[in-house]
This record gives sequence, C-alpha cells and structure tokens, in this order.
Amino acid sequence: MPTMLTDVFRGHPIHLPHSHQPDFTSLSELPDSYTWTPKDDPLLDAAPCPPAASENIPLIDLNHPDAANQIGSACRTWGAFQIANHGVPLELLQGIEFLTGSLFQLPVQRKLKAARSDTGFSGYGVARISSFFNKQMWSEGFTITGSPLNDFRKLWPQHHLKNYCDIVEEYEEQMQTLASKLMWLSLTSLGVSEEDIKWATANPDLNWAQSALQLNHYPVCPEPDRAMGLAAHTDSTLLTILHQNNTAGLQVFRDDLGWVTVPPVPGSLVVNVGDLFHILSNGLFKSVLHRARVNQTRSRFSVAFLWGPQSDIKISPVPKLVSPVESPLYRSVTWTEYLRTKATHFNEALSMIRNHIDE
Ligand SMILES: C=C1C[C@]23C[C@@]1(O)CC[C@H]2[C@@]12CCC[C@@](C)(C(=O)O1)[C@H]2[C@@H]3C(=O)O
Ligand SMILES: O=C(O)CCC(=O)C(=O)O
Ligand SMILES: [Fe+2]
Repeated sequence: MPTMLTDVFRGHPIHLPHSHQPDFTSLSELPDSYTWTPKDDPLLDAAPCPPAASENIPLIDLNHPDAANQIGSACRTWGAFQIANHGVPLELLQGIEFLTGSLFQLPVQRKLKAARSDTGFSGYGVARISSFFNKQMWSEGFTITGSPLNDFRKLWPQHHLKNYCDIVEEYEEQMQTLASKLMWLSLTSLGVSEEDIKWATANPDLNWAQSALQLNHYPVCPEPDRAMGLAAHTDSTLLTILHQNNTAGLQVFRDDLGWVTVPPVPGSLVVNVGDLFHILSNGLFKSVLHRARVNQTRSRFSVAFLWGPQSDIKISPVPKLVSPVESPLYRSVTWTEYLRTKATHFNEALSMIRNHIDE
C-alpha cells in the first residue's frame, strides 16, 4: 500500500516555530517579526543588471494547434506559463474562490479548530516553509487532500458541508484531468510519448497520481514593500496549477530578469513546473522559483493544485532523455521521499539527490 500524502509527515514532524496566527486586520503597523530585509532572504530585492526588458510568462491557448510546443518552450525557459481555454468551468473557479474567501473570513479561533498538527498534512496554518526563515510571512493557508469533510466539519455547520465538499471534489477532479493533459503535451514537445513512461501507462485512469490543494490568503498589509506573503520556493510537484483571484502578487524568478510579476488574467490558470518534473525531464524543464508579495488595498487569494505521483512510484530522468553525453542528472526518488527531504533541506533538496558525475 503506497504512502498517502496524509502519512508523509507522520514520524517526520515539522515543528513550525511561529504557528501562532495574528489577527491581521488588527495590525496598523508591520511588526518587526514580519519585516523582511535582504538578510532574511538574499534574493529579496534581486533585480537584473542592467534592467531587463519587460518580459512575462506566456499565456497559451490550449486549443491552439501548436500548444504542445509552446508549453514545452515555456517549461524550458520559464518553468511556468498561463493557460486559457483549459476547459475548467468558470463557475467552478468562482466556486473555489468563494469557498476560499469564506474559509479565511472565519474568526481565527474557529480556523484554529482545524489547525494542522506537526505530524499532520491537512488543515489550517502558516506556510510549511516558515521554519526556514527568521521572519514570519503575511499569509495563512489551508491544506486539503482527498475529501475535506473531516476538517470542514470543524469549521462550518452541517448545512454548508455538502456544498463545500462537492466544490472541492469537483475541482480536484477537473484539475487532475487538466494536469495529466499538460504533462503529456509538454513531454510530447521533448519527443517523449506514453510508451516511454511505464509507471504512468501501467496504471490507467490516473491511478498513479495523487494531489493536494493549498488554499492561500494574503490579507491587506499596512507596509507591503517590507512584508513577504510567501517566501521564494520551488514546488516539489510534477506540476502545480494555480488559480489566483484578480489581485497581482505571484512573482517568478529568472536569473536574467530578476522577479517578474505574473499578471492575473481572469479565467486563466497559472502552471508551474515542480521539482519532480525537472527530474523527470533530466533538467530540461526548469522548476520555477516563485513567491507571493502582498499589497495595501486588496486581499489576495490563491488555490494551488499540487500534483504528483503515488508514493510507490520512483521518479527518475526518462531514459529517452539520457545518453552517454546527457547522463542522468538525478537519482530516482518517490514523492514521499522527496517531500521529506524538502522538509529538512528546503531549497537544497534538489542538489541532495543530484548525481555527481566524476569529471
Ligand atoms: C504536497 C505538498 C507540497 C507542499 C507541501 C505539501 O505537503 C502540501 C503543501 C505544499 C506547499 C504549498 C506552499 C509552498 C510549499 C513549498 C509548502 O511549504 O507547502 C509547498 C510544498 C511543496 O511543493 O514542496
Ligand atoms: O499565492 C501564490 O500565488 C503562490 C502560492 C504557491 O506558490 C503555493 O501554494 O505553492
Ligand atoms: Fe508554490
């Protein structure tokens, strides 16, 4: 029986030093513990030198006949792109956004009833990556995997539950189908087809995949330029599909451009390449470093669908992308092993599993 995401941190507790959530609305000044300087994050103010032209991640129409190549090119240069005509109904995007807003609007004491424990996976809390930073992030989150019923019943009365659980389940189903379509489209652009990835084709109906939903809230902030919503990180996933409300905040990093803000395009979705897809593509696809900034006038919400393989599946560079010249850059790893490595080594996790080829 493969490890489910719910078991990933069992026996591997993640203790978050600042798990106490403030009532963000009551703060008119940024407390020192929320004030970030380049000492707290060396990439905080990273800007290109000389300043770069205004470039952004591409917006790709999934109905375009050349979509696969456009996606492949975005995965190589940015590790991120936006998609339109993705087939996810607008009402469902509005539904998950409404649910996210209603959840975070609840009083802190109620949200804490569904707090995530040190060894737990789902529930309410600060970002898991908080333990790697000295400063606190201006955000709150809620992680869901599978049915959210157990956690939701701690938050809402019975009559809301069915509707909210239906929205989450429908959203997870649609995202799962979309993520798989995006994976195969991007692999096609590398000349990799379904016969080349046995673990995916041996388990039809996406039985080989698992996922989590991360709901994020970035409240209005009195001093946004000195605060950080979610610090720079890469996702551990194969792919992450992100819905953001109509408020900018997500930024992606490119060595040559510095931080680039991803503008919200109503109805479209952002896709990030995660570390496992970087490994699978033998480094051809970039796992994108990204973060979320906050602002003074509008709350921001995002819903990240984090998608990866079941835990009995070992991910390693696709043999077709490996040759005597292009040796495998990484050893094989399951998602569970990788999440645990990431929980201890954070942004160094990829280099921990990199093969060191003697020159
Ligand atoms: C499956 C997962 C990926 C994630 C850790 C988690 O167990 C659930 C939350 C995910 C998230 C969302 C915010 C950024 C991130 C780095 C984190 O701390 O929690 C990601 C994790 C990840 O992709 O590694
Ligand atoms: O809120 C955002 O735009 C980013 C969220 C994110 O990176 C995540 O949940 O992993
Ligand atoms: Fe992320």
